Amino acid sequence: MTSRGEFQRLADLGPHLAGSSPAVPVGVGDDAAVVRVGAQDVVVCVDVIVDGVHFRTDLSSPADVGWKAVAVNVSDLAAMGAIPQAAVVGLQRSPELTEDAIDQLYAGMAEAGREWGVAIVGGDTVTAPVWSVSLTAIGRPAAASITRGGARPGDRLVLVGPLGAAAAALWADGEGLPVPDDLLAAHRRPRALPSSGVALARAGATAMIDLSDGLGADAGHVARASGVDLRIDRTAVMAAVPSTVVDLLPEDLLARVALGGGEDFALLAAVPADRVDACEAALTETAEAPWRWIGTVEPPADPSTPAVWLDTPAGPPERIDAWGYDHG
Ligand SMILES: Nc1ncnc2c1ncn2[C@@H]1O[C@H](COP(=O)(O)OP(=O)(O)OP(=O)(O)O)[C@@H](O)[C@H]1O
Ligand SMILES: Cc1ncc(C[n+]2csc(CCOP(=O)(O)O)c2C)c(N)n1
Ligand SMILES: [Mg+2]
Repeated sequence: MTSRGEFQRLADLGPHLAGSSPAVPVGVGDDAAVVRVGAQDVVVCVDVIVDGVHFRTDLSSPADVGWKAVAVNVSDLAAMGAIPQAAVVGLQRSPELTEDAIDQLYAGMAEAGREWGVAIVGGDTVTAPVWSVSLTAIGRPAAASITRGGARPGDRLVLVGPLGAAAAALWADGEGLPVPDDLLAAHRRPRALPSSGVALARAGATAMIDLSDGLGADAGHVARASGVDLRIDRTAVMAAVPSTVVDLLPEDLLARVALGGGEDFALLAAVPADRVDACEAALTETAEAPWRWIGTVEPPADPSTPAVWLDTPAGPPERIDAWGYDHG
């Protein structure tokens, strides 16, 4: 069976889905949708995590899976500049999932919920051949909701959070190497950055995305939604890769894994020149994760194909908007 790929499929499904309108300030196509409920905007997103696709039971405990289900959704809310609030859980229960494992799964969700202010307010349980958890989260905008489409030429690009740790853990495991603890922790219990997302929204960032597929591919979503090219400085961005990852990976794989492996749950935002000082001050005060300026927004070299370029100290820039995970 041939597959269109997840991004083409979504484009094809467009006619069946809601775009933006007064009742839906942000429709399909962003990290979360924004829906007007009475006089209030509500931000909503869902993520499904599946045994064998997003986690393996030999690497993650049920509590880790519960934590991750919350973290990946909080990360999408963060990317909109929204404050997380509550979630409902879809539990697809397979025969391997014992009662004790279900207790642990919910303990992990509750732990992450306490960390980021997400109340688990309900859900649904069904039987399934493979176990998975789907979490639908809602939040409220802290300021104007930040979409992927607001980047403009002249903006600077800020990256909040480290890159490559979760992907390096899976790479090491696949190679049969011992997986360093900090990398395993990044895979098992990713850290979402909601305070940073809110800080950037309040300080005037104009576009934002969380990095779930990989910096290259996710920056590509911003480039296409905004109709711009993004230019990323290799030296600046590689400073966001922890030394454990740099020490572990062969040099020829390092950039590809760190910038295209995915599941970083870092934030990438575009900031207009006159908001740079405010964003720096807000991120410094929030102190949730290290941050750095990694590039700039430019007019598209080819307006029909907005692109992401990695500038290297020697040699021509490399196009990296295909560097990322695709479910096919
Ligand atoms: N099966 C689907 N039906 C309708 N809309 C979908 C479906 N899958 C994805 N979307 C929408 O497509 C957009 C991109 O989805 P995607 O899952 O790639 O989001 P993301 O934030 O880039 O990644 P992640 O899943 O890691 O959060 C979102 O607006 C999402 O709501
Ligand atoms: C067992 C196992 N194999 C591979 C991976 C890597 N992985 C799975 S989904 C994904 C992208 C984000 O997913 P989504 O787009 O669904 O949010 C990545 C990088 C993993 N975590 N566990
Ligand atoms: Mg996202």
